[in-house]
Amino acid sequence: MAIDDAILREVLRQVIDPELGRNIIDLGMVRDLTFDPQEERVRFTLALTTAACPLRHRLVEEARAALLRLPGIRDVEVTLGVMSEEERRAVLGSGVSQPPKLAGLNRIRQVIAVVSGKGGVGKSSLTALLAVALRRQGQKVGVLDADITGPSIPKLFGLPAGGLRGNDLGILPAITRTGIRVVSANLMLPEEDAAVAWRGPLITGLIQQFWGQVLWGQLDTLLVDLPPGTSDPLLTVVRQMPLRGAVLVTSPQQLAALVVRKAVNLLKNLSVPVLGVVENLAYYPCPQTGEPHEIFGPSHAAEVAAAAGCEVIVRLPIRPDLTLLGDAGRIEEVDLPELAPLLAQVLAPAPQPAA
Ligand SMILES: Nc1ncnc2c1ncn2[C@@H]1O[C@H](COP(=O)(O)OP(=O)(O)OP(=O)(O)O)[C@@H](O)[C@H]1O
Repeated sequence: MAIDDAILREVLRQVIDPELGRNIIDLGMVRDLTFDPQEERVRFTLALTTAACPLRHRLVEEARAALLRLPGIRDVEVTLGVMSEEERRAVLGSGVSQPPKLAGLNRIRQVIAVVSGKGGVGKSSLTALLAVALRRQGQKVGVLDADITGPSIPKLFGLPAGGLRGNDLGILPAITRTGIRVVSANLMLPEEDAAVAWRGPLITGLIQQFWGQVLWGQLDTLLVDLPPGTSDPLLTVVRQMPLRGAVLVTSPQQLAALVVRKAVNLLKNLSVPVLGVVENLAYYPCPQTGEPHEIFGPSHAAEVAAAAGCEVIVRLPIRPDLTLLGDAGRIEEVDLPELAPLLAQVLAPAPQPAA
């Protein structure tokens, strides 16, 4: 059997990217495919969606093994490459993972992730408050609560457990009083405090489901509240969604700054732009004099921002009314003028990717 380009491509179609659910030929990942009959050697470049793709070794090994099974091939040389931003968006951002029936109905203009290194710094509150502020500006807003291990978004909005419905097109998000669309694992549980032990792959699977099977409709902004600590959920978001960038939330505690720096490195490795650093619980304004007291210690936000190559965009004070309204499911009543610079950043048109 003479080995030609068509045969090589057919064989490489057996190699499936498990996250995207499509083969590497159809995904346009195979470039410069050549066969040298003298040396019986195949060479090609595998263009990854992101340089840090954790599946790269697996994809290379599967491609190599598939080709070596063909009689007449003795060697396979794979060079790793990275797709251009435009190609990456075409592959990941076009809703590849969305079933065709949803692809035409869901139009999501931008996705922004809210990330912290450490839990408890107020990431979910910030996500909810940003959603509320965007909604007040007339935006159509969705919140994908990917913090599956501690999903507090529904509680902040007063949405009851078991509040998700579906139809034959997909899962319908819960709608808050002001019209924000919310999807969260907590909305799928029979009771708000039901204990769930989520293993890593299940978390990734659920995020994929929230992206691929939810009937979001038309959204200006989808905010993704990411769980602290692990890289897999962020990686899933980066690979599946048209992510514009991330907002980094930290607090003055040294440990929070230390851990958030790990998140900075991860975002850098995945080429996710950081839109800004938000320091929450930054100070407590004295009710009598307004003088700021740094209750949790001096700020480390500038160091975090320098590492991320961006600005400290917002410093949020400790506001006891925020806890009270959040606990009562009335976060939509909070007005935080301090969020204005972050709001402006999110509302600004996304910069065009470099050609
Ligand atoms: N600026 C603030 N002033 C007062 N209380 C706040 C502030 N920010 C957050 N809180 C309160 O701190 C608690 C933790 O906040 P939140 O759940 O948003 O944190 P988180 O980082 O998302 O935590 P986790 O990662 O554990 O979900 C909540 O009770 C919230 O109301």
